[in-house]
Amino acid sequence: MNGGLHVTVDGPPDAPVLLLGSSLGTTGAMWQPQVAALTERYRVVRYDHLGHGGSAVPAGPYTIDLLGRKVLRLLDALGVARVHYAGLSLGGMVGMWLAAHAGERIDRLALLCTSASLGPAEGWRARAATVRAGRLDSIADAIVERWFTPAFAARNPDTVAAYRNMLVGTPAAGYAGCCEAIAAMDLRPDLAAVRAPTLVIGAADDPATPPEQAAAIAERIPSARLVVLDGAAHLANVEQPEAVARLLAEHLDPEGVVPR
Ligand SMILES: O=C(O)CCC(=O)CC(=O)O
Repeated sequence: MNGGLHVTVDGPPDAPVLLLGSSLGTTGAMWQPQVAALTERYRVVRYDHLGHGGSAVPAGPYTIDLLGRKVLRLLDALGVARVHYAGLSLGGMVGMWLAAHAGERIDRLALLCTSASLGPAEGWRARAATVRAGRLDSIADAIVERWFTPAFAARNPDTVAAYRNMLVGTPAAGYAGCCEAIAAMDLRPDLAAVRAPTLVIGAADDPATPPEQAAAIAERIPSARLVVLDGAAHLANVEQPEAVARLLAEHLDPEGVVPR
């Protein structure tokens, strides 16, 4: 494995690499709605966070620093010096860390439905304890309710069920370890060091990382642009797949052809 992280790779071997980081309780499969559009121009590498999907599951707690260093080891193992990076929620937290602490490895950055500081810490530690006690299933419905708007969930029960299955399939130690990483996280002081041109996407109906959090990130990153999408909750890339694909394509290659 690549430094302990499982990856799925799609797209032309000689194209620029776009690394995609997923949210807490999902895998790289979370990004499936964007893969067809993005592989028109990029070698798309989706990784599973430590403790998620096919990646290694050490006992926690983890830190954002640890998750970020794992990604740097992954890039070394893949022999890739520099990538574009897009991450949603936990994936965005790792993206902020990478851009601040290893800016030479990150070309352009996109941060979706994420936060630089997501308290209260006690809430995350309580969630970790619930999951370590084997009760992720008991809180799964409440978590998934934050991922999709009620209207989308009513129209797309199979999609909601598939993402819920992804959540409850997450190893307990991995999910809890990442909750503890979020509990201890404060990336706000790091953001002024981000040099990568950055697109920050919030979603108007996201109760998990509300759009105010996206605005707070965009204010602190010197070259950031903020977009807030209507009609989406936390997993905005699932609910607004074309809009997210278009925004990413425009941001990653402002001079290029925008996929349909
Ligand atoms: O989605 C993430 O990566 C972190 C935020 C979160 O877990 C949202 C939720 O509470 O469902």
